[in-house]
Amino acid sequence: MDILTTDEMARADQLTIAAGTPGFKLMRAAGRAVADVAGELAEEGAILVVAGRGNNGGDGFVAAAELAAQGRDVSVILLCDRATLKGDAALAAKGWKGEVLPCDPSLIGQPALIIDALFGAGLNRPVKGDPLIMIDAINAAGVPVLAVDLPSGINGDSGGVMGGAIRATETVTFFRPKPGHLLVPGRVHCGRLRVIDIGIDEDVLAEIRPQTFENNPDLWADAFPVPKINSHKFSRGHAVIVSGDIASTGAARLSARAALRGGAGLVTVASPRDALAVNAAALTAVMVRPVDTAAEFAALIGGKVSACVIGPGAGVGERTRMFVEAILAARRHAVLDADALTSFADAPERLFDLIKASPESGVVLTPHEGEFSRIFSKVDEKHPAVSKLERVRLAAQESGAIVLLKGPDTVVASPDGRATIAANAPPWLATAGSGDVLAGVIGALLAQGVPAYEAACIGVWMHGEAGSEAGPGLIAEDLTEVLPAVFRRLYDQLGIQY
Ligand SMILES: NC(=O)C1=CN([C@@H]2O[C@H](COP(=O)(O)OP(=O)(O)OC[C@H]3O[C@@H](n4cnc5c(N)ncnc54)[C@H](OP(=O)(O)O)[C@@H]3O)[C@@H](O)[C@H]2O)[C@@H](O)CC1
Ligand SMILES: [K+]
Repeated sequence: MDILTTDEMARADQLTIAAGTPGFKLMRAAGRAVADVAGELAEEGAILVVAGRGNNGGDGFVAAAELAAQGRDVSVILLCDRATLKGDAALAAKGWKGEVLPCDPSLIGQPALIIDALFGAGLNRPVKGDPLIMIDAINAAGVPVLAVDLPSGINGDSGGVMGGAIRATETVTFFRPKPGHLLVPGRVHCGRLRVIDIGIDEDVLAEIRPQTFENNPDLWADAFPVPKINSHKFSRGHAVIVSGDIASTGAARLSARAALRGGAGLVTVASPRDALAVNAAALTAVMVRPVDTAAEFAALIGGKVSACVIGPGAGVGERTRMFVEAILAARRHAVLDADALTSFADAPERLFDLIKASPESGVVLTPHEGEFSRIFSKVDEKHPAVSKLERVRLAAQESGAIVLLKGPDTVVASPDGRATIAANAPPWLATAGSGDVLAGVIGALLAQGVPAYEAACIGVWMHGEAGSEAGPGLIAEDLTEVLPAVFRRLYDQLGIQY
């Protein structure tokens, strides 16, 4: 599904209004939808609406009037003087015939539900003073909270907490999700998210041309590689995974197994001779080749090799740097992870120049936060206050690669501006070796000819699904073993016969 920034959402509103739908009609639809959800969340008992001075508060007034018309016990607290309300919010407040209570936290009490309509998309600075006291008091009340559009205090574009923010049980947003609903901590503050149609025509998207998407199969189903009846192991691609020295071989083996499970026809571990016995003893379907020098490595990948994965356990230093350079010189599809990135921390431009020299190669960088800060320190220096989404977009432009920044809200971005946010990763996916498996799955997809942006997105999604499939207590080894179940569910979802 498309994700709209708050500016893009405002544009969707404007285009809809310009096409003849009054803004107040949208507000009425929004407020009524909020009232419906409130009725579901609290089938009986008192409902308190806490409204701010803008249109978010206007939605709250519409919901209050609607719930009162249904015979519910409703009260309204307003952050400002009623007489100062303007525009649609003033119109909405006129529809509320009851009393308006002042902004006093002691009036919150213990209702069955609080509707948070303090701030939505119009939040433009950190919350302090009375609104912050109110937010803290709502959080402390210990009753379910339904947030209108955004939990108040959450930045709709970054998901960041601006001074303080409501922790909602559920959030109702309109037309399309915003980045702040999926990026943490915003996602955590939202609780369950519902996206509701308020009468905005989907045609506006053709004009807005959103560039951000939730990472799910709708987005990349067409690029998903399905083996044909006449496929053979060579046509499914050959992935090479670089092993570290004898003390750190496990990470590469995890990646290699993931690459095989991920659908690569052949997988070879390029192993230093001192680690050959260890790697060979621990691998069966995955092949092992002795490789010590850059020349040996170049000779190996100069053959029928479609993708390389380097980084997991590879070691930081000259050997890894030279192998990365060999991969890029040979124009192989590549996943550069972990140590492969840190090895260029002192000279990231060198890496980016090599990547940009072969834009058709399809290179995916898969840093975690620490690795990202090391290699993209310039992006962080130049743009200190941007969201995770924008940081990754800038990093993709800077490097010329597909950049994937891991986390509970993994972002994948392309230099052409497209980006996805994933929301399917369970918390127990954050475990040792988990990233090695992700690198291997993406390597398998690249080996099968999937374009790099789609390969990264599919890999992230499958990795998240594997985490849910394995469940709490998972270790990285479990992820590769549940991949067949993830494939089966995806095949079912996409209507692929097997
Ligand atoms: N557009 C449409 O057609 C539709 C919009 N809809 C709804 O409108 C919502 C957006 O409404 P909005 O733009 O009026 O802003 P909103 O979030 O209510 O904020 C209000 C004002 O608060 C202020 N303020 C900001 N930060 C502050 C702070 N930290 N501390 C104190 N004050 C602060 C700031 O005013 P300022 O003080 O800067 O003059 C700001 O303007 C959207 O989320 C959705 O719910 C739906 O009805 C569907 C149709
Ligand atoms: K709100």
